[in-house]
Amino acid sequence: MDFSEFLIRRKFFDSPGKSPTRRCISSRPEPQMRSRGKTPKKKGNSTQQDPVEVYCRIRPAGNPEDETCIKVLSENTVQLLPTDGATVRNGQVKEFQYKFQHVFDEYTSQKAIYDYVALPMVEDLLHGKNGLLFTYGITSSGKTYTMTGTPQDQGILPRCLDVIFNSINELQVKKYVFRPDKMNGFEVQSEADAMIERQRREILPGLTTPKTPTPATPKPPKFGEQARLRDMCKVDDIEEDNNYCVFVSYIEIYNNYVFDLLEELHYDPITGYRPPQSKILRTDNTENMYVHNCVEVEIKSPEEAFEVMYKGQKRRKVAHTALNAESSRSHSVFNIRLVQAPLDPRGEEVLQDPERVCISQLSLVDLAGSERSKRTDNMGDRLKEAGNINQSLMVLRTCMETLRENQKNNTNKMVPYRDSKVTHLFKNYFDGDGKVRMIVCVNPRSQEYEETIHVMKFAEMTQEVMVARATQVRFDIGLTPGRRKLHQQYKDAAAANEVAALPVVPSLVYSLGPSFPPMELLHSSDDKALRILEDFLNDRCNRRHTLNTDFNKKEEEFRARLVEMEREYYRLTSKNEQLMKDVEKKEKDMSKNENKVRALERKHEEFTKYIQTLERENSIMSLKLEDKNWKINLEKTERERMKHDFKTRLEMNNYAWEKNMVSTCSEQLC
Ligand SMILES: Nc1ncnc2c1ncn2[C@@H]1O[C@H](COP(=O)(O)OP(=O)(O)OP(=O)(O)O)[C@@H](O)[C@H]1O
Repeated sequence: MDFSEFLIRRKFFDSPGKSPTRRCISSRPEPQMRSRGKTPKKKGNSTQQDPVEVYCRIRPAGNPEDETCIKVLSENTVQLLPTDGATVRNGQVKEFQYKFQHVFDEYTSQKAIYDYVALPMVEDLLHGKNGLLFTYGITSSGKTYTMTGTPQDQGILPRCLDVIFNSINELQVKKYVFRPDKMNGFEVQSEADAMIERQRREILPGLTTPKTPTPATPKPPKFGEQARLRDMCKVDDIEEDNNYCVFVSYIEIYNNYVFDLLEELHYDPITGYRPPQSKILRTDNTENMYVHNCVEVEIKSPEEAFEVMYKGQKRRKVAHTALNAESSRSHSVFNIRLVQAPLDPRGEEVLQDPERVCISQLSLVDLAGSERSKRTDNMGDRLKEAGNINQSLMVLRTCMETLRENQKNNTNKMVPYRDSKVTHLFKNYFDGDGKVRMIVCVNPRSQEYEETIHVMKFAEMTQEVMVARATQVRFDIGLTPGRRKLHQQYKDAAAANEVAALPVVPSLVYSLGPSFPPMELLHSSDDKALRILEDFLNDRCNRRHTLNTDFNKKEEEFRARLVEMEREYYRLTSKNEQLMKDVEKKEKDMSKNENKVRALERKHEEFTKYIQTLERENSIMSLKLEDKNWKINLEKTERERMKHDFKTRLEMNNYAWEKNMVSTCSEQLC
């Protein structure tokens, strides 16, 4: 490519809002007669299928002088070819071509990748559909760069957060209206209850949960605090009569254990921070997999989200390796869950109907890179990590291959999702519905040629796996459309006193009437003045009596209500106590069961290891047996050969002896 072509490409991809074919604003979806509560994603819901979409991104070579092994042939084809010194087999140069949904060359900007690959998934999320986007490739191929980027050149994750908040900004519900129910679902509570919870958690001192004490080391600048270039894009066809709320969670899968990156770590003044406990995967009541007891943070702005993301990133396991100064040693999963529910008929508050709550999820996964130990020279922990990374990526491959085989041949082979935590967690995306997209990151260095071939083969094969298309969610539930706007107009008009016909509630004015009339008593027979005074005082007495009666009536009513409320309060308190006891008991049971599950998992692991050892021993014994059989056969053949040899010799001896005898006899006869 010459310099002018390079400039044209840069201009095209770097200009904000421009991408190869996508616009920032999404188109309105076809409405359907369906509403949805939680995330029931079963294949039966949807009949149409789409393939897993795979995109290829080539990172710039670390050193412009380096030889490269990849060439972009068209916007969806790349060629992989070895350079001098690379493997040539049977005298033939191994070069391959691979086709993808789109190929992004080394000049493509982060914005272009986001617009092309991730923006449609954000649109889906806002329309109530699920999505899984993951980056895949060898170590140091640019997966983390593509997913996270830098504050000045943000990757997919921060851009997704920016666009989500740009889109739902004024339609967000107040904090704690939606609450995670700890079983992968959400509860909805009234704004009054949410306000009480806000006060309890944020305002009343001492009631907030104790935070992990921060270490004395100075904090590095947060992702959100640096000069961040915000993505200004917005999805503008979202349902305005819904209220929205965003929850995020951040986990990592390290050595096939799931850890919560947002969990508060307990601090012991003597021993320091307690190491985090691994989490278990569970199935919710709609058969969806989730990480049990994982912290889900409700966020109201991208800045809050970045703080959470940054907190998680600090805890991610990264290490210096021969191929990457900051190599991810774990698979990380950033989950964005959008909870939305329609407004009530007055357009004022969220409808208190859990059946109308719609939860959609976008999982952004940065997989750890595959690496060959002989190239990285890893030792100790790094080697063990690399082994686990390669093992889990292998399971991912096997799952994709089995899925493709099942779909192609209409067979029902078991897909080994459970063999690795990554595949187990994302089982629903492949068995259920939603969009699945993968970005294959490629390092163009010629030394990576051999490993890149495996990555490309897997990526090309993955495109043949089909995933059920998510059905459109219908949010129109028969209430007046545009009620949010109508309510706002009403409120504005009431504030400006422009609504003449606003209903006025008549109320008794508590006043004893006008003040004393002006009069002068000149002498004791001034009857006129005395009559006026008498009338005035009678009027006051009457008024006082009416007000007293009204006050007493109201007081009685108030007392009755107060008594009723107190009774209700005591009833609720005792019910609450009972519920708390139940919850405590259930929590105890749950933790007991969790311990049991952990113990069983440990046992399972031990058994697996034992079986592996037995299998190894078995294979060694088989080899020994084969060896012995071979030796026995050899001895048998040797024995046969000797037998045959002896027989021949005997025959020859007999023959010689006979001949000898005949000649001796004939000599004697003569
Ligand atoms: N498109 C790109 N433009 C500029 N720099 C890039 C690009 N892609 C990757 N890099 C740089 O390459 C280096 C390695 O990238 P990164 O850490 O993202 O690799 P990775 O695939 O996540 O590796 P690992 O699997 O070991 O974690 C980083 O310094 C990153 O800044």
